[in-house]
Amino acid sequence: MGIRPTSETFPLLLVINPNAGRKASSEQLAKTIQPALEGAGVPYRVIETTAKGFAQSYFRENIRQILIDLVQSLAVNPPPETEQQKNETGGGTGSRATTTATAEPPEVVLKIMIVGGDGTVHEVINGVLQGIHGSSSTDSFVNDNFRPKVELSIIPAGTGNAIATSQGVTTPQAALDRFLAGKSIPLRVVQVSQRDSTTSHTTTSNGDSTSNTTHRAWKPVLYTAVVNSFGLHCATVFDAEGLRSLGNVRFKASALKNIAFLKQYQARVELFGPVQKYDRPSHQLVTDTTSTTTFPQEQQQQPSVTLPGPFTYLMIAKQPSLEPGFVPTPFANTSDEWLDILAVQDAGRGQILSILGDAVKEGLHVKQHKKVEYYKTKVVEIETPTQGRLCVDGEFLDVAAGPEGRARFEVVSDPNIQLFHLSV
Ligand SMILES: Nc1ncnc2c1ncn2[C@@H]1O[C@H](COP(=O)(O)OP(=O)(O)OP(=O)(O)O)[C@@H](O)[C@H]1O
Repeated sequence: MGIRPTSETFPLLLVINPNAGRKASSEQLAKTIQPALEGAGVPYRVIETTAKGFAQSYFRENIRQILIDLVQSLAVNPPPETEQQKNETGGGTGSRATTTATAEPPEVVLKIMIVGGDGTVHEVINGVLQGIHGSSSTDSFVNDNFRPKVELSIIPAGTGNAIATSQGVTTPQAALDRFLAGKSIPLRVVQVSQRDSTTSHTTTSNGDSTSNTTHRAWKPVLYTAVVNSFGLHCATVFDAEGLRSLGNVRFKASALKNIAFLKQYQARVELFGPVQKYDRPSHQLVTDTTSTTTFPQEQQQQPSVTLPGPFTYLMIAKQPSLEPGFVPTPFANTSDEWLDILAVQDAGRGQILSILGDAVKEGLHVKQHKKVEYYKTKVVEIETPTQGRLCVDGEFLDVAAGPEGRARFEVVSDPNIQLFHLSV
């Protein structure tokens, strides 16, 4: 199912999750968002989610047709180039195509506005990327001559709203103002992969016997934009799902329970490529001179840094803030190519309470606590000695014990997916 435009401009796709946060998004849509878009002359199409997983399946199944419809509509009604578009690649409020004087392929920009929380954003990102990429490397919809952009505008209507909060957007009106002003920045996402074990048959040199060879290529499982975690944070998010009826206090209730029955979580974490480490005496990130600069990681056999565990708390983040006031990874940047690692190994109850208490005080936990280790790196792998659970943007990934279940995180850097811009 595609989107047939009913006006000359291809519509903004307005995805709304009526179940997000305090369930006020439908009211926000009617009272604030629709009047603002109509006042600004922005055509839009509402897509209301009806269940968990709806937004992801919708975009996975329809994104190709939607982009085809967008390209066709732009061919019929090429939008006039504004002064702003002449001067910059971002900006404007309608989905559009632009061409430069140097016969470059036209720029196709699909705009999606999400009225919901991080879970809804996660679903849209995964649906779009999975739909564009297909199930194999030969099935991709993008190539050097066709590089669509998908620009996300996030109207915070969830509980944590980490992405919007990290950009200083805390109200729907602030998000709308930025959308209408056409401001956007790149939103880099993290690809989470696991080993794909496929067995192939090979014939030996004498030609009369076969043997099985196992190839273990990395296979993308999903994409995340906020945080991946292990240990206390993951257990807290997991238990909070069962407490949704409590509303926003469910995370606090779940955290208190998991701190009261604090566990240490066995795993080995490896950082590959160049690494920066927070240096407490100088209060800054410094390049770890023992880390290798050999990259990409396929050429690097040994990790630059190994954290042996056990872990009390582990975050692999792209956003500094997870909810207003809570800033566990203060140096994380939505738009850079780094992953920020916050690791707390083998800490006691008093230590973790103190660390989390200081995480609401502008990064004081990183500055002060000896148990806090903070890194920026390019690729992270985690392996657990027994079956383990990872939290990936609020979803859960159960991993098998040992190398079979090893998971890998890296920032997507495919030049053919100029996908995410965040109107903030
Ligand atoms: N119509 C629906 N009914 C029930 N659940 C839905 C519906 N639409 C989406 N969902 C699911 O609701 C969950 C919560 O949504 P969302 O993350 O947007 O809000 P939140 O959890 O309140 O906010 P945040 O993630 O920012 O803390 C998501 O996992 C999403 O898949």
